Amino acid sequence: MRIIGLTGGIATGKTTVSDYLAERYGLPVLDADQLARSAVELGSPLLPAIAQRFGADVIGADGSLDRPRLGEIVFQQPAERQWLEAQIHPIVRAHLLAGIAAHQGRSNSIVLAIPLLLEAQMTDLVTEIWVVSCEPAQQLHRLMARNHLTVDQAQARINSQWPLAQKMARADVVLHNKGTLPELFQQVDHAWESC
Ligand SMILES: CC(C)(COP(=O)(O)OP(=O)(O)OC[C@H]1O[C@@H](n2cnc3c(N)ncnc32)[C@H](O)[C@@H]1O)[C@@H](O)C(=O)NCCC(=O)NCCS
Ligand SMILES: Nc1ncnc2c1ncn2[C@@H]1O[C@H](COP(=O)(O)OP(=O)(O)OP(=O)(O)O)[C@@H](O)[C@H]1O
Repeated sequence: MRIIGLTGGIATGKTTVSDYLAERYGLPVLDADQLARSAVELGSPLLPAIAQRFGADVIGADGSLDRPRLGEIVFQQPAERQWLEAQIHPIVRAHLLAGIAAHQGRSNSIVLAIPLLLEAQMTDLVTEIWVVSCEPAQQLHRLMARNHLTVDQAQARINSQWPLAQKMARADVVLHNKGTLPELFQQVDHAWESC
């Protein structure tokens, strides 16, 4: 089975590409961000452990995780981010493995959208690596606009990941998302048809 590991920098366009692959080619997509969110949703056993570690401030009035608040902490404090990753990544990995197994024999190809594919050493799960990149200024502006972050908050998130150049060096396919969406989708078509 062809297992595309779709990664890139934060806000470079991974979801835009995975949505397109799903709609245009009918590919199943497993999204690590969604799995990570499920791991800490209301009622999960991890939530009390997170509250104990970071304080009651990270829990909202309805008892669910205040994600922006926790983000403010962990993207400023690498040791705290590493603690959180150590709790969540094994769960994400187990769900990805189960998802792959569920599609074996039913699909020829599958997309795993994993922002930290390289940082979290999940490349053994995939058969090829696609990296979505864009210009640093575009990445900063897209992230600030989408998440309503200041320059410093957005830059802290970007700095929590490998530099884009380092990711591109490990890629089988690089998708340069610095132009229009049709220009991006043309590159996706080419990558899908030529690999
Ligand atoms: C800190 C949290 C609560 C902030 O939540 P928030 O809703 O603001 O962001 P969201 O989860 O939608 O992530 C948005 C993007 O941030 C980047 N990101 C998320 N976690 C990390 C991290 N640990 N290191 C670097 N970048 C990260 C990714 O590019 C991701 O696509 C959340 O990101 C989290 O729980 N992170 C740890 C789990 C993790 O590593 N997730 C990545 C997928 S495995
Ligand atoms: N070519 C483009 N032109 C204009 N806006 C774009 C383009 N590509 C993506 N965007 C926008 O940039 C933002 C980030 O894109 P997207 O959500 O696909 O990134 P991502 O890599 O999945 O982000 P994250 O790492 O946070 O999950 C979105 O608001 C999206 O609509």
